[in-house]
Amino acid sequence: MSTEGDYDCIVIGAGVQGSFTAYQLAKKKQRTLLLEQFVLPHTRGSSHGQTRIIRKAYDQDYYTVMMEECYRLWAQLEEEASVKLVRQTGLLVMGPENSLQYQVVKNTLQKNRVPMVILPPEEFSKHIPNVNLSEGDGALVDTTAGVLFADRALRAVQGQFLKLGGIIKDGQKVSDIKPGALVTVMVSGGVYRAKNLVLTAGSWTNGMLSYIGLQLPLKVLKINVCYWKEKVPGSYNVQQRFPAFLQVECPEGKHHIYGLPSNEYPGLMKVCYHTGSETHPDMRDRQSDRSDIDILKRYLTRCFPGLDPEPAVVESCMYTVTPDEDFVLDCHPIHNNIVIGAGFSGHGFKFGPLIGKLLCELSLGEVPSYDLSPFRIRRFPEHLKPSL
Ligand SMILES: Cc1cc2nc3c(=O)[nH]c(=O)nc-3n(C[C@H](O)[C@H](O)[C@H](O)COP(=O)(O)OP(=O)(O)OC[C@H]3O[C@@H](n4cnc5c(N)ncnc54)[C@H](O)[C@@H]3O)c2cc1C
Ligand SMILES: O=C(O)[C@@H]1CCCCN1
Repeated sequence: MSTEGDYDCIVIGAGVQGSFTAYQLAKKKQRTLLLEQFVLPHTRGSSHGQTRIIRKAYDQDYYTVMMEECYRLWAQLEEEASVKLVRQTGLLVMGPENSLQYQVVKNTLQKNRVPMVILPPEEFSKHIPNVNLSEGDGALVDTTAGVLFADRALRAVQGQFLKLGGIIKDGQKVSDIKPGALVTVMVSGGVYRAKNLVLTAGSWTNGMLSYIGLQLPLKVLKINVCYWKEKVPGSYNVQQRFPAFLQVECPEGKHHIYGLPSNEYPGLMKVCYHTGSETHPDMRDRQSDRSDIDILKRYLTRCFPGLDPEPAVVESCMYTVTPDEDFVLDCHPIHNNIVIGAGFSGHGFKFGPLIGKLLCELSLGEVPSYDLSPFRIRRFPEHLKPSL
């Protein structure tokens, strides 16, 4: 077994969160190694695919407030890497006017003075053709929102990290971690040591945490990423300025339904259900539950009459979900040179640049730029005691 040189920091997992963390560390002159189990780029985790939603429309103020800086950081990366990563399309939010869900999003936007437009039902179809607003639903558009070009963003941030002198080793699966003043990380055929470790292993987080005496209440869900054919090509197209959308409540299912304008596959619009069935991350393709697709078919038949209600393409992705759907951004409760970023619960991509900054701050022992109390590990006390 060879022993390779020491680093200031090792980051495990080159998804969006690990890649931005490594980039921030390299910016702060830390000698940083980014380790990834699969050969890059890959489609086995949570960060692949061409698009994600970026938005300020959130239930909680703290996410809306954090997004302010995220937009700036995305623009900064666009400039540094000379690449377009964000396309402003707006996000149409629909839900029963009197429901808590809809009202909370509306209030958060208003309170935080986020530019938005409320669409009264009688004017809805003038602004949003080809969509049937449900009886009793309210509709608003978060005009700051849009589409993030996800694969391109990952390539850009990894490229900038390499330019700063960072090292990426892909195809290297971490098989053990030994905590200490120097953390030791084992991969097949090698050992790496560093003063600090950041763990951003996505759906594999609990597997990694088992090496260091910790388990978090994380559920791994397989998401069926469905693309639906436009009956008239272009009717829900990004070029026609069709927005992304979020249906916060509807009779077809308990969870949100969301969509992005057709873009990556010409003539196909991405519409998904915000939950899926549990899986082990290595067994994703054996999970074959498609009950979410039935919910989507019924919803689209009713509300998106311009789409063929049979998915033309179904891809897979994974969510790693905490019980409250808030992230985990914290130091290990005993080994404080190990930082954990996990549980992004299907909404973490847009925060990537800021998550990177915050995990870097935690790793360097700096005071984090935001109040991280919603993201602490000790909000799950029952999970801390037995495993430590
Ligand atoms: C269908 C879908 C739609 C989504 N939509 C949105 C959206 O619209 N907007 C939004 O903001 N977010 C969205 N998200 C969420 C967002 O994509 C995720 O929160 C984010 O990608 C999580 O990134 P990550 O880096 O934590 O995980 P990952 O991308 O999975 O990265 C973790 C990495 O760690 C590696 N790893 C694990 N174990 C090891 C090991 N032993 N050794 C070495 N490497 C290892 C993995 O291979 C992987 O590459 C969506 C997610 C999905 C699945
Ligand atoms: O993070 C987002 O913006 C979307 C919203 C709907 C569910 C999936 N994630």
